[in-house]
Amino acid sequence: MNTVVSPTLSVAIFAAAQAVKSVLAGQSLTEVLTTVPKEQKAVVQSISFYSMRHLMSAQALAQQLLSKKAPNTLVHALLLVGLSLLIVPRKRIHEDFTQGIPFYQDFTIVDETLKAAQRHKKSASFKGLLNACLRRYLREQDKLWEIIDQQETVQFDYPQWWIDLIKKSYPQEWKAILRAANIPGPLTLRVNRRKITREAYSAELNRLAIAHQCVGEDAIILEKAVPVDQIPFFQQGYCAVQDAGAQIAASLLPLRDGLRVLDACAAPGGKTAAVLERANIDMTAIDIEEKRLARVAENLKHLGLYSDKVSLYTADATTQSWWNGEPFDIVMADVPCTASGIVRRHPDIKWLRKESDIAKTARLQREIVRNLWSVLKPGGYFLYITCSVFPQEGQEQATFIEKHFSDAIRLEAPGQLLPLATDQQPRPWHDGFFYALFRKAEGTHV
Ligand SMILES: C[S@@+](CC[C@H](N)C(=O)[O-])C[C@H]1O[C@@H](n2cnc3c(N)ncnc32)[C@H](O)[C@@H]1O
Repeated sequence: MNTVVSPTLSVAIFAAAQAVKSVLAGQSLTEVLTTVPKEQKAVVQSISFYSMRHLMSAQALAQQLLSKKAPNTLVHALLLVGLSLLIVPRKRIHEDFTQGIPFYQDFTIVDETLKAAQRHKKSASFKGLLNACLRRYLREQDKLWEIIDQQETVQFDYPQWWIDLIKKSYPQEWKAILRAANIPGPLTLRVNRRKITREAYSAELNRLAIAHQCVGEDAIILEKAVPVDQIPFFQQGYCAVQDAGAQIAASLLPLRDGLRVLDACAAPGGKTAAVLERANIDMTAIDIEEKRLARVAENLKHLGLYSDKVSLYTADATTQSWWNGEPFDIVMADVPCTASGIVRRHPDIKWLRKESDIAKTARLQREIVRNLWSVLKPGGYFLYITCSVFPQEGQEQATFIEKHFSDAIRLEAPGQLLPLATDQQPRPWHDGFFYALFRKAEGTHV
C-alpha cells in the first residue's frame, strides 16, 4: 500500500478554491478533481465537496461580508471555501456522515486561508480583505445567521428553482429529499456473483472486522468509506462500487443465457456489468462518448466479464447506424438526465444545472426512447431508467411511453425511488432513481 502524504491545509484550501471557481464557471467537479495531484486528492475532494454542499450558505454570508463584489473569482472562491470550513459545526447534521471533513480550529482556518491566498498573485494582494471578512464572520456570526437563515436557499443549500420544483412534486417529502442529498452517500459495493456469493464476501468482511450491511440482492454497504485499493478483493474483481439503487436495474430484468441485450447509454458500465454477472447474454453496449465507453471495456475486463459476446460501440442512441438489424430481447435505456438523484455523490450538480436543462434532457430522452423502441423484439422488455428525482424525467416519461406506443405494456417496477432522510435513517441506503419496465406486445412488427 502506498503511503500518501497529506498536503498542508493551505495547499488543500487553495486547490479546493480553484475547484469551486471552476464549478462556478460551469465545469464539473469530477473533471476538475482529475487534475489534482494524487497526494492532495482526498483532502481537496472532501473540502471542495463540503463547499459545494453548502455553497448557498457561504455565498449568502459572503454577500453580507463584502461591501461590494469580490475583486476577482479566485478571491471569491477562497472566501467561500474559508467560510464553508468555518460553518462546519453549524451545518453538521450527523457526526458520522461528514466523512473526512475534519474540524479545524477557527484560527487555523483563517490562517490557512490567508496562506492559501498567498499562493497566487491574483489573491495575495487581497489577504487583508479575506482576513477582515473571515474575522468579522467569527465576531458577528450569530447576527449574520439570523439575517440569512430566513432564506430557504440557505436553510436547504439549493437554488430556489430546485427547492420549488421538489416542493411542488413531493409536497409531503420535499424537506427530507433535499436534506438527504446534502449528506454524503455511503460506499456501496456490488458483489460479483460470478466470483463469490454475497454471503461468502460478507463473511470475509466479518473476518476482517469491516462493519457492513447487506441490502438488496447483491449490495453491501460499508459503514465507513475506504479508498478503493483498501476494499478487500477489489483488485481481484470480486466486487465493484455501485449505489444500491443503481443495482436494482439488473434485478428487474428477466435475464437468461443466450438473450440479446442492448445497454443503450452504457458508460461507465455499472449496469452492463451487473447484467453480465447474472447470465451469459449477448451484450451490445453503446455510448455517445468514446472516452467513457473505453471505461466500460476496462470495467468489464477488471470484473472478468469481457468476452466475444460483448460488442461495444461509440454511437448515438437516437440513431440506428450502429445496429445490425437484429432485434433485441431486452433494451436497457439508462438515459442521460439532470442527475438530480445523485447530488449526494456529485454536489456540484446543484450549481451546474439550470431549470431549462430539464426540458432539454426530457426531449433527448424521448428521442432516444422513440428510436430504441423500434430495435426491441415483440415480446421483448424495455427498462427505462434515470438517476433523477424530477418527475419530468421519470413518471412523465413513463406515461409518455405508455401512451405513445400502442404496443407498450407497463409492468411492475419501483417507479420513483426517493432518497429520504428521516431521524431513524438520516442517510438513505440508495440514491434517487426512476425505473419503469415495459413489455412490447407479441404480434407487433419491428
Ligand atoms: C446515466 S449515464 C449511464 C450510466 C451507466 N448506465 C451505468 O450504469 O454505469 C448516461 C450515459 O448516456 C450517455 N449518452 C448521452 N447521450 C447519449 C446518446 N444520445 N446516445 C448514447 N449515449 C448517450 C452519456 O455519455 C452517459 O454515459
